[in-house]
Parts: sequence; structure tokens; C-alpha cells
Amino acid sequence: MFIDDTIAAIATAAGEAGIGIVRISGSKAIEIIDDIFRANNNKKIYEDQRKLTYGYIFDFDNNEKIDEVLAVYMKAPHTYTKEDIVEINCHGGMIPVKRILQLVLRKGARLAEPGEFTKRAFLNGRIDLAQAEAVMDLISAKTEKGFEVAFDQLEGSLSKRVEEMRKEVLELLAHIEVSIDFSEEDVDEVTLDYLLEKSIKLEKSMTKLLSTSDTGKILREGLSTVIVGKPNVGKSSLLNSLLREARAIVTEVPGTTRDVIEEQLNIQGIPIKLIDTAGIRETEDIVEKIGVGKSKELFNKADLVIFMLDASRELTNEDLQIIEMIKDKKIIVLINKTDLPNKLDIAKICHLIGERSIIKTSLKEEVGLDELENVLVNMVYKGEVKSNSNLMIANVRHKDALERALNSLKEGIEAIRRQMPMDFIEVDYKNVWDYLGEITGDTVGEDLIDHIFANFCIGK
Ligand SMILES: Nc1nc2c(c(=O)[nH]1)N(C=O)[C@@H](CNc1ccc(C(=O)N[C@@H](CCC(=O)O)C(=O)O)cc1)CN2
Ligand SMILES: Nc1nc2c(ncn2[C@@H]2O[C@H](COP(=O)(O)OP(=O)(O)OP(=O)(O)O)[C@@H](O)[C@H]2O)c(=O)[nH]1
Ligand SMILES: [Mg+2]
Repeated sequence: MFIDDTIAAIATAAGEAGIGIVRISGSKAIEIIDDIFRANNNKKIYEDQRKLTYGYIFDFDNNEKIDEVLAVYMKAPHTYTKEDIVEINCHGGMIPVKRILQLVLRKGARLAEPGEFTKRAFLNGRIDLAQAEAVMDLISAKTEKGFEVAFDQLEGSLSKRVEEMRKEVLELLAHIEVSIDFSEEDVDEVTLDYLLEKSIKLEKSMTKLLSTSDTGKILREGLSTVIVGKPNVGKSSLLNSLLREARAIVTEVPGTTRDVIEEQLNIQGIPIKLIDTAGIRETEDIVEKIGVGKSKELFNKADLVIFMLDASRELTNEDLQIIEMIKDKKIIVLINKTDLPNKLDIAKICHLIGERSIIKTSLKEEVGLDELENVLVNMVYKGEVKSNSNLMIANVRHKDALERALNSLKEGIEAIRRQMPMDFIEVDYKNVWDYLGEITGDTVGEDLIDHIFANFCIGK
């Protein structure tokens, strides 16, 4: 694919800021900057490369000075996109960047599509697809750990592992092909044993990589967590305690929260979208009724439900109804208000909810929050020691491809065990090779590539 147009975009975030950057990439970048920039030392910007030069952006068509800037030229192919790049560092804020961009577009550049700089880095072969996707993930990371996982992926950790696996598949395919050529005779035992042994090893390492995908997905996308319970159990108090801020209104009146309150939270590196809801009960109040309806909808979509009970009241029908509604979800049960005399039949609750974590809290006396945080973290890391490794499958697209690769490998192994014809076995291994290649972008079509980059931000 030959890319000949020159693209431009604002690379920095909108709004008041110290500096703003306009970025240009493509063969016309030099021409364009030459048309609009005058260096104070009177040198042409392309005489030096990778050196910031002080000067002014001018609109020479009407002799207007636009802004005082620092500009830099980076020569292809050793640049972010592997094309000629010019960056203009102007004053921050909405106006300077916008005016300079407009001028650049008037001089012949085209406004870049979302992610197009990174897309060019990929199409021109500087980085692979998993690395390109990591660029976006690291921009949108909400916790340090999420950033670290994305950063290692950008550095090629995942790509390297996937390429190692593909190399092994290729080696197995070579053996299989040799056997096909000798198809008249029986394939010898040694070859079959060898294929089987190597394949089982590969299956193990693929399974291991796949097992990181639940945690990886949460680090990348966040854990959507909904607090549910009947009115007045302390749901909004819990939101406030975890946020360490009086975000939601808390009163002793049941039915205080009527709308959904959503906040972002970071618990030991895990990004959590915490949602406080209206207490669930039968009600004639129209506003509250809508709120209750929303609560029910929300916890159906949640990754995790925190179900709250009030230790100072007996179990009611409302509690039982909620238990019925959430019994198939991933839940943590919180028994709150343990500072008050207990009236709750805890044995009965255990019986109703089965093998689930139960935590006793008193939000009033700040008891039990640490335990809640720890249970939550352990749930995400599935009780495994919190991994120091940042090599994870964080992207659902990668997970899906790896799953299909693993399934094909299992089919291949089964086919070897049953001594199926070699050309039959070969198909499975070719699939493993193809599916793994989707992760690094080796075996994906143009449509999918367009779709992936369309979700990037402009200027990246
Ligand atoms: N001003 C500015 N800051 C930035 C970027 C940018 O594009 N512009 N980046 C953009 O996201 C990030 C840095 N990433 C970059 C990645 C590769 C190359 C690059 O020129 N690579 C060449 C040469 C490498 C070398 O000199 O050793 C290459 O790989 O061939 C530049 C930036 C973060 N900061
Ligand atoms: N004694 C005691 N009171 C608590 C505790 N936690 C919350 N409360 C009180 O219980 C009342 C209700 O708390 P909220 O957080 O508003 O309860 P809610 O579940 O959000 O209620 P709705 O929004 O009406 O569904 C308030 O008066 C809180 O101060 C606790 O651990 N002990
Ligand atoms: Mg509330």
C-alpha cells in the first residue's frame, strides 16, 4: 500500500495548556513548513533535523504573524510514522493550535483520521498491530498497573511471545509437510511422538497466556461494580467511604438515592467503575420507581455486584428478592451496621447465597473496608499472588484470537492421537498459525485494521 498524502492534526489535548503541538507527516511536510515558518537564524528548518528551531509561523498570503513557536523536522524513515515529520510547538490553548492547523491544511495537508499517525507506523512496518493497540491503551490507562501492561506491550513483550509461539507452529508444520510427502508409507512413530510432545508444550504455554486475560481485561477496561441492596442499608455511605469523599447524599430516610451515581476508583491498581443505585423496593413514587428500574438494569450488566444487608434489621422480602435476582452474578456480600445490635440471621444468608465472600462492616465506625478492598483485589487476581509480570492479554480481540488458536491446536493434538491423515492435521496447525498472526496483525484484513484505528484519538 502506497501512502502519498500528507496528514496533519493537533497532537495535544484541547484546552488551556502550556504548549500545543501540531504534527505533520508525509512527503509534503517540508514544503508546507517552508511555506509558513520563518526561523530566527534564517536557516531552513530541513537543513538540520531533530533540532528545535525558534521562529514564527506566518500566513504569508496576508502577511500575518500567527504565533511564536519552536519547530522541528524529522527525516524519513527514522521517525514515528517512517515518513517525514514536522512538529510545531506553539503556545497552548484553543486558538494558536487551531489557527496553525488550519493554515497547514490550507497549504495542502489533509486532516488526519483518528489514530492515523500510529496506523502509518504500523502499515510502514515500524511496529506491529499489538504494539499499535498498546499506544492507545497507554493513553487511556486509568491506573499505574494498566499503564505498565500497555507500556510493555508497546515495547513488544506480547508480540515477542506470540512470535515465539508462531515459530514453534511453523517448525511443526515443516515436520508435518515432510510427512505428507511420504504419505505412501505410514508416518513413523518418532515423528508422531515428537509432534505430540511439542504440541502439548505449546498448548501449556498458550493456556498460561490465556489465563491472564481476565485480569488483563479488567486492567484495560476497568471493573464495573454495582452496589445493590434495599433502601437505607448504607450503599451511598459505602460509595463515599471508598471514594473518601462525600459524593452521594446520605440520610436516614429510606429512598434517598433515586438516580444512578457513577464514580471512578483505583483500588490497589485496579480501575473500578463504582455505581451506587437506588435501594430496591416496591414503591409508588414515580421518580423512585424509575430509579429502582435502572438499578435492576445496571446490575445485569455489571462485572461484580456488592450486595449490602443491614445487620440491625431482620431479613425482609426485599432482601430475598434481590438475592433471587443476583444469584448467578459474581457477588460480594456486605453486612453493614455491625456496630448496632444484630438482628440478622447470618446462617440463613450463608445458606441462601452459598460459597460467597461475606464481609462485615460498620461504615459508621470505619470497620471492614480494608477487608473489602482485599477481597476485591483477590477476586481480580483469582487468589494468585499479585503478578509482577506485565505480560498479559488485555485486549478482547487478542483473547478471542488466542482462544481460537488454542482450540485449533487442541483439535490438532486430538487428530495426531487418533492418527488421522497428515494433510488433515496440517489444516489445524495452519489455523493456529493464522489465528496467532491476528494478534500481531500479520493475518488480518484491511477492514479490521481500519476498524481498530478508528477507535483511537485524533493526533495519535
Ligand atoms: N514530540 C513528540 N513527543 C512524543 C512522540 C512524538 O511523536 N512527538 N511520541 C509519539 O507517540 C512518543 C515517542 N515515541 C516515538 C517513537 C518512535 C520515534 C522515532 O522517531 N523512531 C525512529 C527513530 C528511533 C531512533 O532515533 O533511535 C525509528 O524507530 O526509526 C519517535 C517517537 C512520545 N513523545
Ligand atoms: N449505625 C450505622 N449507621 C450507618 C452505617 N452505614 C450507614 N449508616 C446510616 O444509614 C443511613 C442510610 O445510609 P445511606 O448510605 O444513605 O443508605 P442507602 O443504602 O444509600 O439508602 P438509599 O439511598 O435510601 O437506598 C444513614 O443515616 C447512614 O448514616 C453503619 O455502619 N452503622
Ligand atoms: Mg443511597
